[in-house]
Amino acid sequence: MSTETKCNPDLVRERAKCTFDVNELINLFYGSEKATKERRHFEDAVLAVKELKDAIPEEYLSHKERYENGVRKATILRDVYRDYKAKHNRDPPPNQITKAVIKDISPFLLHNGMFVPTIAGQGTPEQQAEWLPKAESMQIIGTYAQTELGHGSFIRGLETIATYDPKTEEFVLNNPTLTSFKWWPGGLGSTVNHCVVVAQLYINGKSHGIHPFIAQIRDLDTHKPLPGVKVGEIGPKMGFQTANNGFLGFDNFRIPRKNMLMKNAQVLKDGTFVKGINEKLTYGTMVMVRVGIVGDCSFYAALAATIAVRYSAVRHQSHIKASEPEAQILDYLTQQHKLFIAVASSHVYRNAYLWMEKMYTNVMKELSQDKQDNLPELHATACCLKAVCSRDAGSLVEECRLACGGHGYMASSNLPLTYGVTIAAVTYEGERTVLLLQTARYLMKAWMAALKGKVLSPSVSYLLNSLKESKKPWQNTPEGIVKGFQHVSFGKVKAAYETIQKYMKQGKDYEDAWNLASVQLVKASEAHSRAILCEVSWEAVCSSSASPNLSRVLQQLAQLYLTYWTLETSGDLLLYSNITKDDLIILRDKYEELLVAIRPNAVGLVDGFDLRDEILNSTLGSYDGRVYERLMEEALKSPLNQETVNSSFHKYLKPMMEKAKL
Ligand SMILES: CCCCCCCCCCCCC/C=C/C(=O)SCCNC(=O)CCNC(=O)[C@H](O)C(C)(C)COP(=O)(O)OP(=O)(O)OC[C@H]1O[C@@H](n2cnc3c(N)ncnc32)[C@H](O)[C@@H]1OP(=O)(O)O
Ligand SMILES: Cc1cc2nc3c(=O)[nH]c(=O)nc-3n(C[C@H](O)[C@H](O)[C@H](O)COP(=O)(O)OP(=O)(O)OC[C@H]3O[C@@H](n4cnc5c(N)ncnc54)[C@H](O)[C@@H]3O)c2cc1C
Repeated sequence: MSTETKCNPDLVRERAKCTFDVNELINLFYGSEKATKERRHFEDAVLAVKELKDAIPEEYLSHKERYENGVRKATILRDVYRDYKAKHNRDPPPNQITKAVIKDISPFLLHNGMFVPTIAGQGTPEQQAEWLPKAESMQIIGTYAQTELGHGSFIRGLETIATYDPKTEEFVLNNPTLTSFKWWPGGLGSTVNHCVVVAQLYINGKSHGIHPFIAQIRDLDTHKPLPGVKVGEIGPKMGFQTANNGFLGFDNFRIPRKNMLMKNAQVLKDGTFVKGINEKLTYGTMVMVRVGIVGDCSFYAALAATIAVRYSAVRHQSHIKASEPEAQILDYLTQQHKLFIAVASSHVYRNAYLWMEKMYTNVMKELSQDKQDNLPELHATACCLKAVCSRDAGSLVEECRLACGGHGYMASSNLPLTYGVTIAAVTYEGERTVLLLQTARYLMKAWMAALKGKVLSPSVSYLLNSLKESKKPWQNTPEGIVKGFQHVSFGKVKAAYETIQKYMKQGKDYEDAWNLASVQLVKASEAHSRAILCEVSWEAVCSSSASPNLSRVLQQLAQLYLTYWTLETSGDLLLYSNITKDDLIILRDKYEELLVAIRPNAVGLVDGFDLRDEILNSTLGSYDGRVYERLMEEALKSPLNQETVNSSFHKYLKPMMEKAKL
């Protein structure tokens, strides 16, 4: 980073204070020195493409122009990926450079993120051989069309119908009602020509549940919708403006039998339905993406924290001591309280993602050997971690934005867009409450098994330990806090279970009792997630290969996360663990000490996320800290500043002022 000399002097001083090797942190965060080198090399290659640079900020483009610019850049980016693969004989390393190019969301996100994985995960080897090469090389472009106007969460309630016609060996797709129209799929609006359509299968008038089908919806040459297809874009949203979300309806639209993805269940030529070993395997792509979202949360927390911490080091406002110059706002403990939890959480989500990824890979391997025992644990864990990390990450991004004062409200800070994109993950790929209730089902089963003294899966085995350890005194150590969160989860799971029992004893059936207990059930799932996040992240830090200097700082961050959440949820801990008021006072003091201890390394820590200026895309967060210069430079790009007098003066303002004189 040779720009050091041009840097804002505050940032230069901050970097000089850092007590650890930032490059070591970068290599640890991204896996290895080799991984860092490869990622940077690929990012360089992308950024070297001049055509990928925007002439003016996207905010000044119309909705249509923004989309068209997004498609333009997505196709060029795709070429860079292809060339890299051809040259190196492997995919580019994991990277976030798409953010530097497509500032919002790529219209190809669903193609790469769900269309291709669904063919790979749900297709037979023959189906994979037919579609994967075309999809991976972009001869066809697809999306994942599941959600409808009327149903998103309850997918068994989807209304799109696929009726098998054995005479022609085809499925006939129909959307009989307005509510049955697909609504939301990314890229559907104007980009894709294929999609995976999730529809209710009917054979001889009998329903066989929902299944994925591949449908070509647009002509490959003209891009016109095929006869029987009604397709369009759903309009502007809070974010995702370039994702090109769309709607879709079929009217007696025929697809060949082979277009039902048949790895799990099959329809034979004569219309015989062959059930899969587990109908929930059809939901596999969603599980994969939920795991990926935990990793995305780490990225968005890191991005917002980098912007807000660097800005807070450069920004001076008011005095801590009247006799001293105006303070860097990063020196206010309240500011550290707002920001350091975002830095710490990014590491926590990263470790949780790596842990979940391992669990996912193991279960996929087991499923390939027809072993399903660990699928419920994977589903339950992916659901609650996705739900909790996305909501927390959204709140952290917003807190970082607010921590930048007025400038955080500027689009050029990139914090408003980042919030719009991050918070969407609370809803997509399974709405938060709905997913937490899925985990709660699993927790209730685990609790019943615990009561019977059965062996529990690893992620819930603490329920058994907590049952035995409920009398042990509280320990104010990281390990003690992890145990404390497990006790809270234990207490909430038990309370939710007993509430269901109470309602059932009053004569309610299980479903009504479940609904009446559901606020508690959601809270139990949240507590379970927090216990996992605390345990996994603390273990990761303790077993890391970092040098003593770096290890000390990473432990401080992990302890900050543990202590922050102890204080945030002190009521729960007082209710369900053996923590005392005195312990909480000690932890409150410890929390303040941690903020002070982390303060000198704050800039080093966000440098350690290694997010380039192009990825940050922020006037407030660049490496050199030229905040005020950039704010002005960006403001001057406004089309309103390209003319001295705007025509509205002559059209409206002047006549108004003249009328006022009369
Ligand atoms: C690693 C790299 C990844 C890359 C990641 C980046 C990619 C980026 C892509 C980003 C894409 C963003 C755009 C967004 C796309 C979308 O949003 S696509 C649409 C997503 N939609 C949803 O998520 C819908 C949510 N709803 C559901 O998932 C289900 O309907 C439900 C809530 C789970 C309920 O299903 P239902 O059929 O009603 O089941 P139940 O009766 O409640 O339960 C039955 C039992 O089945 C178990 N189960 C449910 N789901 C699964 C599953 N996926 N796997 C395994 N098991 C499952 C459930 O636990 C029940 O079990 P029992 O308790 O034992 O009965
Ligand atoms: C940016 C974005 C991109 C998307 N991309 C895609 C895509 O590419 N493809 C696709 O198919 N879909 C996509 N979706 C749709 C998304 O998956 C759904 O919006 C999501 O699954 C939530 O479903 P819903 O909208 O039906 O919400 P609803 O289920 O209607 O939720 C509304 C409220 O009802 C509550 N609720 C619903 N059911 C229950 C229950 N059983 N118990 C308690 N409370 C309940 C919820 O908690 C929530 O508070 C996208 C959505 C967004 C926002």
